[in-house]
Amino acid sequence: MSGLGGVVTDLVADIDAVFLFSPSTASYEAIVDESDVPVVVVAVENTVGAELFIELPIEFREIKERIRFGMEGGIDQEYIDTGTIILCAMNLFDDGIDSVIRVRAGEFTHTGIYDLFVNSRAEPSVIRNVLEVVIGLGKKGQKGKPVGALFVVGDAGKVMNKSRSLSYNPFEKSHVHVGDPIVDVMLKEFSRLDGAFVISDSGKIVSAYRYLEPAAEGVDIPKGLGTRHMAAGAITRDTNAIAIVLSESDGLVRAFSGGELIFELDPEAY
Ligand SMILES: Nc1ncnc2c1ncn2[C@@H]1O[C@H](COP(=O)(O)OP(=O)(O)OP(=O)(O)O)[C@@H](O)[C@H]1O
Ligand SMILES: [Mn+2]
Repeated sequence: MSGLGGVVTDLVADIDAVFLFSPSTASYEAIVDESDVPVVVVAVENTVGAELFIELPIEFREIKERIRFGMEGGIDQEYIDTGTIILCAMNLFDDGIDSVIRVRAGEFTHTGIYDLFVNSRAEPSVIRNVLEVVIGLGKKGQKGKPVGALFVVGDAGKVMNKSRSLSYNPFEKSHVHVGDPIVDVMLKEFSRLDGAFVISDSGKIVSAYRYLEPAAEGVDIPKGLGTRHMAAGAITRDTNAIAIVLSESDGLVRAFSGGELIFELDPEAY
């Protein structure tokens, strides 16, 4: 005996809901049939046909971010409230559920990670597509060299008013959207040059090479980040856009909304 029996019993005692992260059909069905509390599935796709479902925009590798997204989504969709005690179950290694985490929804700091995707001006799929491009850029860099990039997504009219052009806009008369494979290549190419990309609510690429000039008052971004991140944070406070930044110096991807850093992730983990 490991002596952990009591710990495991305490983990599962008096829970109000179960959150299953990307479960297989077999494990979902086994649990939903037995459970006397609501079972919520959190996954990129609802392949198991769950009644209570929270859509993950990407499989956050950081477990805390994945859980946080689930909690904030659960509260937003009114599956749970801040007092709910949740057993999160997931599969980190081979097949089947191998990890359980007990958490009270209200103990998790609300960061707005769910809001950033679901309640932004831009469509969630547009934000997900931009995030995927930026992660791809972060992984490969530009011809092996690290590259920085700044994407401002949504509320494009206002963003254009708060910025100026640094160079000829290659997207001037085009009607291209993020997510299109050709566009991914173009964006990677143009990201070698300075300034920001501006993307509309529906994913249209409005401009490259924009120098952002938002009011920076009241913007509180972590110390040590430079002007690109400051401009990203500030534009999201001054407009209803969100911003996704790839840092050339530390290689991390960061997302800003409402003037605040909402999450950061390491593209190498994806
Ligand atoms: N206001 C702005 N609008 C658009 N792009 C900007 C703005 N300010 C800086 N940048 C871009 O950010 C680049 C890097 O600047 P800086 O090193 O100060 O930022 P940083 O936050 O430290 O980013 P990194 O982590 O990538 O170095 C600049 O070369 C420029 O292309
Ligand atoms: Mn820098």
